[in-house]
Amino acid sequence: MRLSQLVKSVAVLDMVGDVDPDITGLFYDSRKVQPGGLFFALKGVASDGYAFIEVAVKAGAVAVVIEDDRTPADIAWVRVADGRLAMSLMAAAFYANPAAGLPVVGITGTNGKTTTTFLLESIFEKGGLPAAVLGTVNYRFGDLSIPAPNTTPESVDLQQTLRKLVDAGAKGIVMEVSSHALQQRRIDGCSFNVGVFTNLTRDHLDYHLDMESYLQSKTRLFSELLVPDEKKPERHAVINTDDEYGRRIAQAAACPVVTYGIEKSADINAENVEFSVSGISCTLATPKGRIELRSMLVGRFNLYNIMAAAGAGVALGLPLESIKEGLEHHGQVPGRLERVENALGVTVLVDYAHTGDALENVLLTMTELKKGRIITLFGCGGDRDKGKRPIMGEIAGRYSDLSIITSDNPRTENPAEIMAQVREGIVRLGICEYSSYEAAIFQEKGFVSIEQRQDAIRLAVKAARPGDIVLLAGKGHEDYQIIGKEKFHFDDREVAAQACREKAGQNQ
Ligand SMILES: CC(=O)N[C@H]1[C@@H](OP(=O)(O)OP(=O)(O)OC[C@H]2O[C@@H](n3ccc(=O)[nH]c3=O)[C@H](O)[C@@H]2O)O[C@H](CO)[C@@H](O)[C@@H]1O[C@H](C)C(=O)N[C@@H](C)C(=O)N[C@H](CCC(=O)O)C(=O)O
Ligand SMILES: Nc1ncnc2c1ncn2[C@@H]1O[C@H](COP(=O)(O)OP(=O)(O)OP(=O)(O)O)[C@@H](O)[C@H]1O
Ligand SMILES: N[C@H](CCC[C@H](N)C(=O)O)C(=O)O
Ligand SMILES: [Mg+2]
Repeated sequence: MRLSQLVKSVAVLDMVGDVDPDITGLFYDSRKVQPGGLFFALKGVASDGYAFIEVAVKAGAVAVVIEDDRTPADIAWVRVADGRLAMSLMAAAFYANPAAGLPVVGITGTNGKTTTTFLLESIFEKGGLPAAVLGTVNYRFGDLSIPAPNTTPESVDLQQTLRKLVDAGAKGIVMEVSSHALQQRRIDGCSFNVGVFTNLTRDHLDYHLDMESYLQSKTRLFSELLVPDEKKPERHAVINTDDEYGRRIAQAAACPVVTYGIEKSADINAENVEFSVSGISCTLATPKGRIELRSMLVGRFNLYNIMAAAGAGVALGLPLESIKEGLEHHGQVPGRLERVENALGVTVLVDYAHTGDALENVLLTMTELKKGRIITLFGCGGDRDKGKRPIMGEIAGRYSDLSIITSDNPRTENPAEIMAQVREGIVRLGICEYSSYEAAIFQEKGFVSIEQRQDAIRLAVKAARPGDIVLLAGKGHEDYQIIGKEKFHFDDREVAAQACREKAGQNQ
C-alpha cells in the first residue's frame, strides 16, 4: 500500500519526501524492521523511538512516522500529533479493517476479563457465530492458537492477528482490553459493538500511579470508542453498577448502557441464587426475558462474570437460548479455580488471583465452601505494582489457616525482597511464623516463606490433610516463570500433580 494511501486514515501535521514509497509492513521496534517497512518512532517510558530511526533505515525502513518537531534527513517522514493513535489507525487500514464488519466485544476491568471472554466465546459459538478470542491466555480461533505476550497486543500486532483469525473464518471478535492498551491506544483502530466493564480495584499503580488515572484509561473504552456512527449505529456498554467506578463509567458512556449487578437493581439481576461447590444456580432477569441457569463456575465473583457475558449477549441481540447454552456448556477456563485431581482427598486449586480483590473474592468463596482448612500459596510479580504486595499478604493471612509466601514471576527484582514486602502484610495480623518443618505439621494458624515455588507447592501438599483446600494463586494458566529477563518452564498444575502423586505413593 502506498504511503499516501495509508496516511488517509490519520490527521497528518506535516509530510516530507519526494517519493511515495510502497509500504510492505508496519514496525514500531527498530530491531524487527524489514525492508519496505514504515517505522513508527514512538516516545516510550524506557526510551525514545526517535533515537532508533537510523537503525530502522539501515534495516530497510522506507519511511518514518514521527511525533515531535525534529525532522529526520534522507527519508520520507510523516509528522502526527499522537504516534500511537496514528499507528492504530494505519494498522487497521493496512490490514483492511478486519473488525469492521463483525460483532466486536471488548471487555475491560481489573478482574474477570479472561473468564468473561471464555463465557462469551461459548455464547457466540452456540449462537452460530464462532468468534476469535484475544486475551491473557492466547489469541485463538478454531485450531489456530497464537501465544499472547500481552493481554491486549500492540495495535500493529492486533490488526495483523485479527486479519489472520478473521480470514480463518471468525464471525465475531471477543477481546480483553487492558488499561495499558487503552492508555496506549492499541485498540483505537478497532470498531467495537459492545464494551463490558467488570470492576475496578487496585492493580497496575506502578503504571497508572493512582486510581483516578487508572479509571480514566478504562473509561476511554466507553466514552471515546463506543460512539455510535454510520458504520456501527448500534453500540452498547455493559456495566457492573454494583461497582462504584462502574456507576461513574456508566455516566460517561457515549452509547446506551445495559447495567448488571447482584446487590443493586439493574437491567440484569440474578434471582433465586444458590452457590455450591459444584457451581451456581440462579434465574437471570434480563430486558429480553428470564434465563434459568446452572453454571459449573464456583463463587459469587463468577456470578458477576456470568452476568457480564449474558449482558453482552443481550446487547448483541443473541437469542436467550444461545446465551443460556453458552453459559451452561463451556470448557474449563485454564488456571481459574482449576482443580488438580489427586488421590489425597484434598481440593487442590490453581487460580490466577494476583490482586488483593481477586484473592479476597476467591478466599471468601473458599471460606464459605470449606470442610477442612485453607492453605494458600502465592507470591507477587516483580516489576509490577509494589503497593499490592502487603495488601495481598494481609488478605491471605486473614482467610487462610496456613499461608505460604513464595516467588511468582520475580522478573528483574530480588524475589526475597518481594516476599519480604508481602510478609509485612501478614506480620501485622500477629500471625505465627513457621519454619518449613513446622509448617508441614502445623496445628495453629500461621505462615511460612519458601522462595522456590516448587518447594513451596510440595510443602503445601505435604501440609494438607483430607478435606483441606490448597489454593495455589497468582500464576493460573502460566506455564513459565520469568526470572530476570529469562522465561523458564514452570506450571503450578504439573508441579502440584506431581507432588500429590508423590505424597499418595508415600501414603501407601
Ligand atoms: C508499560 C508498557 O505497557 N510498555 C509497553 C510500551 O513500552 P514503552 O512505550 O515503554 O516502550 P520503550 O521501551 O520506552 O520504547 C519506546 C519505543 O522504542 C522502540 N524501540 C526500543 C528499543 C529499540 O532498540 N528499538 C526500538 O525501536 C520500542 O519498540 C517502542 O516502540 O510499548 C511497547 C511497544 O508496544 C510494549 O512492548 C510495552 O509493553 C511491555 C512489554 C509490557 O510489559 N507491558 C505490560 C505491562 C502490559 O502491557 N500489560 C497489559 C496488562 C496486563 C493485564 O493486567 O492483563 C497487557 O495488555 O498485557
Ligand atoms: N469478577 C471478578 N471479580 C473479582 N475477582 C475475580 C473476578 N473474576 C475472576 N476473579 C479472580 O481474578 C482472577 C483473574 O481472573 P481473570 O483471569 O478472569 O481476570 P482478568 O481480568 O483477565 O485478569 P488479567 O488482568 O490478569 O488479565 C481469577 O483467577 C479469580 O481469582
Ligand atoms: N497480566 C497481569 C498478570 C500478572 C500475573 C502474575 N503472575 C505476575 O507475573 O505478576 C500483569 O501483567 O500484571
Ligand atoms: Mg486476563
